[in-house]
Amino acid sequence: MAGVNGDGAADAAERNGRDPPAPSEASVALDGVGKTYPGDGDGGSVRALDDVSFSVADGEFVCLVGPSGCGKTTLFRIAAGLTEATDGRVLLDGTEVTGPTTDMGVVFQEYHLFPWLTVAENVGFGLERSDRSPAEREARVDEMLDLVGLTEFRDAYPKSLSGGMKQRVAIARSLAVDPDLLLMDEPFGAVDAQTREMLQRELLDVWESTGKTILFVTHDVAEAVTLADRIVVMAADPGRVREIVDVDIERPRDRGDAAFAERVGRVRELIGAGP
Ligand SMILES: Nc1ncnc2c1ncn2[C@@H]1O[C@H](COP(=O)(O)OP(=O)(O)OP(=O)(O)O)[C@@H](O)[C@H]1O
Repeated sequence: MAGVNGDGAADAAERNGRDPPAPSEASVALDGVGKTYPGDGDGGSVRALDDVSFSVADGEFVCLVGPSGCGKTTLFRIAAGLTEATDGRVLLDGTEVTGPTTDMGVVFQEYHLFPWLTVAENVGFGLERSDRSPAEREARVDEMLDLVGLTEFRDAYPKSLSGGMKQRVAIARSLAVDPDLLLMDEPFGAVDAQTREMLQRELLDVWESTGKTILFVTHDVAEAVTLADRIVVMAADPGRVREIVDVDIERPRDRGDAAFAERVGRVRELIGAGP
């Protein structure tokens, strides 16, 4: 797995005031991941991913972008333990991922909230199976609601919330069990542009205050440049890593800044470069 923990991870750790991680300390590492979907009987199997290797260091924020069909969703599902890789492996804190685990919080574009549960009950759902006492669970739910600014909606039902608020509930729920890693697949894809920018700022606040490791899939290049320490740019046919772009711009980032525009241009160029 040599080289999968490139200099970008070390730079990110330095910016976060930590010592650069050794590769074995990477929070999540994809090591030669490949995926072939079998054909439908008439042959024509699909090589969705080929030899994908990169890692996300402890506390690092990495975005994954690429053209449609390059295997982002497949890679996300493999990292989350929801789909089996054909080749290679995923390591979480050095342990191979063989299925879904509470060590990872997973947030999808669709909020997947339980409509019959209140906001507080949705946030506390994953804690039901933990060994915390009821009082500890309630304190944790309150802490998470405070973190995402939804304290006054604790007794509301999802149907009365806006899309942005629903996604905040989903984020609070995924963080409640205190996972090492947050995996997010187009989490802000279903909200309007203004809400999206607000959620991006809020997510950065949450990331900075919790120190979580985040792997975030997006179609939106400006979103990736706003959020990430590094951007993994994928290519299609077969899905593979084209290049990893360092976003060494201080936060909060200004979209009008020349350095911001330069990174956006660079990533767009890589995405549009064809097979
Ligand atoms: N269950 C499946 N069976 C067969 N082929 C699949 C399956 N899921 C995905 N594929 C194929 O694998 C490739 C990668 O798909 P995937 O959805 O992972 O890409 P993506 O980058 O997330 O796409 P998009 O950005 O359009 O959502 C595509 O060619 C797709 O048709």
